[in-house]
Amino acid sequence: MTAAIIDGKAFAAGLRERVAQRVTRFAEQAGRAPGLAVVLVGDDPASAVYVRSKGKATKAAGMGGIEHRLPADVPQQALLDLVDALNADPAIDGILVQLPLPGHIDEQAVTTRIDPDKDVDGFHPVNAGRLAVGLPGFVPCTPLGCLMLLKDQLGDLSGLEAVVIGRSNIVGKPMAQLLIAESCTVTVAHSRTRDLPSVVQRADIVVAAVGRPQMVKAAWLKPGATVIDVGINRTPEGLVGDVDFAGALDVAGAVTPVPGGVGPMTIAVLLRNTLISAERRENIVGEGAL
Ligand SMILES: NC(=O)C1=CN([C@@H]2O[C@H](COP(=O)(O)OP(=O)(O)OC[C@H]3O[C@@H](n4cnc5c(N)ncnc54)[C@H](OP(=O)(O)O)[C@@H]3O)[C@@H](O)[C@H]2O)C=CC1
Ligand SMILES: Nc1nc(=O)c2c([nH]1)NC[C@@H]1CN(c3ccc(C(=O)N[C@@H](CCC(=O)O)C(=O)O)cc3)C=[N+]21
Repeated sequence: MTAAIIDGKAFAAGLRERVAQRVTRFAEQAGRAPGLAVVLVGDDPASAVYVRSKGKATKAAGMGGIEHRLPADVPQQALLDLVDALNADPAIDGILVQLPLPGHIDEQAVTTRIDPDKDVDGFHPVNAGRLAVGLPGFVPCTPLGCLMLLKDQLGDLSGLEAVVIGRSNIVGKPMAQLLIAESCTVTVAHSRTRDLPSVVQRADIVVAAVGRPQMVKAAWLKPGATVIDVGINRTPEGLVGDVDFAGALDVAGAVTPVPGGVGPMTIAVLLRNTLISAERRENIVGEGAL
């Protein structure tokens, strides 16, 4: 079998286009563009790359992007003060503080300081709670992007066996919540899971969000499974995911590549969340599907 390659880059481009159209309508009605503030602490090169591509995509979608760069040794209080100022700024609809933060800063304290209604990352406990109980709120961009690709590929997901590998607050846990809401039978695996290969074997849907290059082997997969690779691993051979992509092509039904799979979706969903935040804050009913 040769698996379909899920083109996340193309899907993301379409989503960004739909967002841009609604941004135009928003700006006409509100008299301003949606505004996204991105805060980068320190000079981690990978983070700088993401922040730059977020900035480019924000402007291409017709939104206002404001970037705040703080030195790696910035006191936590100064970062909290900046978040307070952004919370109070009416021109800002979305706030993203790039993670990870330097070790002396408490990430929970920072994400909890962001106004939940500007929390376009969906990391605030209020938004995690809303997702868990099925209330509207912001859903983390990466898992929501994964779900969009899955639904585009498979249609109705109800009754499917889904295995999420990884239980982080930003990917694994919200991914599991979204799949539960789609009526999948969900298993969450992690570093203490016994016999991961046999857990993965039963999955119709595998989402790998671990951060270990090519750890998911083709032999673990159920033939025909849909495989979503969230991993971003920089190796001497280049950027690779958490899945043995070449091997998976022979067994899976469909698989996302790295790069060009989930990564571009994360940025497109960030723009979508920012637009929705702006529409909510201005009481504007968006027209046109996203
Ligand atoms: N494409 C994109 O847009 C994004 C990509 N990423 C990438 O996704 C990956 C995961 O990110 P994130 O969730 O933040 O990572 P974390 O490091 O926060 O979480 C990793 C998870 O993997 C689990 N794990 C570690 N080793 C194993 C193992 N041997 N077997 C099974 N599970 C294991 C951990 O288990 P335990 O809890 O027991 O420690 C943990 O739950 C990274 O490569 C990251 O770069 C992240 C965000 C966005
Ligand atoms: N507050 C916060 N929100 C985040 O959403 C967030 C974060 N912090 N910290 C880091 C992770 C990681 N992340 C990615 C975004 C885009 C790509 C992406 O576009 N990847 C391209 C490749 C780009 C490259 O070459 O590195 C691709 O997969 O095709 C990857 C990873 C967002 N994250």
